[in-house]
Amino acid sequence: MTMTDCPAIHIQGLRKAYQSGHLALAGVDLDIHAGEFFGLLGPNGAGKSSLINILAGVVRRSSGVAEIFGFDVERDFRRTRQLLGVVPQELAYDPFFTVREFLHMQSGYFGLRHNDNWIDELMAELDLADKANANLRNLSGGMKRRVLIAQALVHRPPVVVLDEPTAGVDVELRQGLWQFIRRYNAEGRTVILTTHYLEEAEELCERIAILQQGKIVALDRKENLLSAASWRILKVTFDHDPGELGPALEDLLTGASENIRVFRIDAQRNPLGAVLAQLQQLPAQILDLHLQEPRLEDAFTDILGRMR
Ligand SMILES: Nc1ncnc2c1ncn2[C@@H]1O[C@H](COP(=O)(O)OP(=O)(O)OP(=O)(O)O)[C@@H](O)[C@H]1O
Repeated sequence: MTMTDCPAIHIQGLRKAYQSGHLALAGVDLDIHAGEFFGLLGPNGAGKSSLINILAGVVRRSSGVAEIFGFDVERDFRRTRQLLGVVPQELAYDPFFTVREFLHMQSGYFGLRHNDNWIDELMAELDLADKANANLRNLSGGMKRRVLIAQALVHRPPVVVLDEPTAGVDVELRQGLWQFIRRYNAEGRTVILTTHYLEEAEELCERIAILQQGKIVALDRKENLLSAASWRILKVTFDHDPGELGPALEDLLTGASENIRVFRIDAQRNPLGAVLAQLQQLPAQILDLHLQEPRLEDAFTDILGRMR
C-alpha cells in the first residue's frame, strides 16, 4: 500500500484510561483522509487533547489502533513524528534563543540541515521576519504563538494538528494565519483543527467530528451537520405591532421590538407551515420574513443536548 492509499489518520477502538482510572477515550473510530481540513470539536474534557497527544506520541494509548499514513504512532514513532506537526497550546523553549536559532534547532531534530529557504518562507508568511533575531523571551504572546506554528511546520509535515491555535490571538493575526494554513492545506496536506471558536470551524473545516466524554457523537460533512440542526430562527416584520400572539407563538418568541418579532423554531416539533399559518391569523400584515440558516453552534448544541 502506498502512502496515498492510506488515510492520513486511522484510529480504531482507541481507548485511553489515565492512571487515575479516568476513561478519557472510550473507543474512538476515526479516519481522516489525506488532504482534508478536519475539525475535532467537543466540550472541555471531551478527550481532544488526549487523542492529539496519542497521535503525537506524547501520551500512550491503553488500547486500539492509532496510525499516521499506515504507521503506528508508538512502534513507528520516528516515522510518524516526521509525518506530523503539532501546534501546541504552550511554548516550551529556551528563552535565550532567537527565533531563527530556535527554528534551526527544530530543523536539526528532523535531520534537516539545509532548511533555510523554508525557514525564511515560514517567517515571512507568519510575519516573523523582522523578529528573526529577537530572543524568544522578548516576544509578545501573539508572536510566540506564530513561532509555535512555524515550529510545527519546520519539517513540512503532511499532517498538521492545530490545537486551539487562535485562543487569545487578535483578529488580524487570525485572518493571516488562516490564509496561510488554507494554502498549506490546498497543496494537498491534511489539517486537523481543534477550536472553541465554532465560527472558525464552520468557515474552515470540510468534515467535523464531535467528541463527548471520550466518544465520537457526530462525524459528518459540515453541511450535513448543519442541515441536521433542527433549530431555525425566524424574523418577521409586520406593518404594525401585531399585539397578542397567542400561546403557541408566544412559546417560540425570543425577541420583540416594535413591528418585528423573532421566533426560535424547532422544525421537528413546530412545522414551519403551521407557524406561518398562525402568523397569518394575526391582525397585522406580514411585510417581510427572514429565516436564518442554522449555525454550527446550533448543530453543536443540538447534538450535545441529544446525547445528555
Ligand atoms: N494526565 C491525566 N491524568 C488524569 N486524567 C487526565 C489526564 N489528562 C487528561 N485527563 C482527563 O481526561 C479527560 C479528557 O481530557 P482532555 O484534555 O483529553 O480533553 P479535551 O477535550 O482536550 O479538553 P480541553 O478542551 O479542556 O483541553 C478529562 O476529564 C481530563 O480531566
